[in-house]
Amino acid sequence: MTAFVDIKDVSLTYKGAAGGVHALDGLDLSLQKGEFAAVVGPSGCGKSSLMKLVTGLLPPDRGSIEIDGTAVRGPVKMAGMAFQNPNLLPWRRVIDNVLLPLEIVEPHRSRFRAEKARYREEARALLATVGLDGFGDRYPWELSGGMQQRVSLCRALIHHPALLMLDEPFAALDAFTREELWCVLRDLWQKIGFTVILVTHDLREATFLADKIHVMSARPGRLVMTRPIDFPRPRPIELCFDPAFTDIVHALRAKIGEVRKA
Ligand SMILES: Nc1ncnc2c1ncn2[C@@H]1O[C@H](COP(=O)(O)OP(=O)(O)OP(=O)(O)O)[C@@H](O)[C@H]1O
Repeated sequence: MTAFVDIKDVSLTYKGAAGGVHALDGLDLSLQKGEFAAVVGPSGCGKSSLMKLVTGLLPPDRGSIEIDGTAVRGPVKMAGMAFQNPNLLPWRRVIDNVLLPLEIVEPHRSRFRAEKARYREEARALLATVGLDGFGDRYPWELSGGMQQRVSLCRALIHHPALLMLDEPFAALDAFTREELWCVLRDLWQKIGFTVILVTHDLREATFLADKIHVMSARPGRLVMTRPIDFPRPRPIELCFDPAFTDIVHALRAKIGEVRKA
């Protein structure tokens, strides 16, 4: 089967006055359409750099990245993104934050004015899906951190991206809110069926959500292990207390400890 995301032999060095930083070295990674992949590894191993390459924000020095058979050569329109900081615009209401990509990304951009009512309806429906029914007219600063991150997920998904790129989206949340948001993401993914690359330091998060966990080496980052996660879906949050789940988390932790020292 051909891969939906195909990353082959990718290397990246940041050039700077004080010398280069070799961030990635010969990294290979591929995902099938609809797959949920998590990328974990020691701090500074190049996970965020990988996200920038896949979304076309940076070109690699070597290697190739293809999404749905097309080489990435600039910012990728079919990707939605969310980060640790929800980055909502404080002067825009929640619904207008969610609608932002539609004002920028074609073909929505040219239709936006004429079809605004339909788009607003879609945004309200998406907000309801993540438990924010009735919050569309609030401002971001009226919402908790977890609610803001729900809005950020809606903004990432409003233009129906085939690929969702998440860079530690729940890292700043408390443990309970984080688990709630895992379930929100689980349900959105199951309902809509996009492909996901999730960068995270949280090995429980990766094990709960992903179909496959990719472990990167210390910098310069390359792939050192891929661990398929076969727990049946839909996965209940209680799975996190299952000994088989904990064994996987421990094995991942041991592997990362090993590559940090190598
Ligand atoms: N714009 C940049 N210019 C120079 N060096 C950079 C730049 N961005 C990242 N780096 C360096 O590249 C390496 C990889 O960084 P990156 O942010 O991709 O790692 P990471 O795995 O996401 O880190 P963390 O887990 O701590 O978030 C680090 O050594 C970092 O200092």
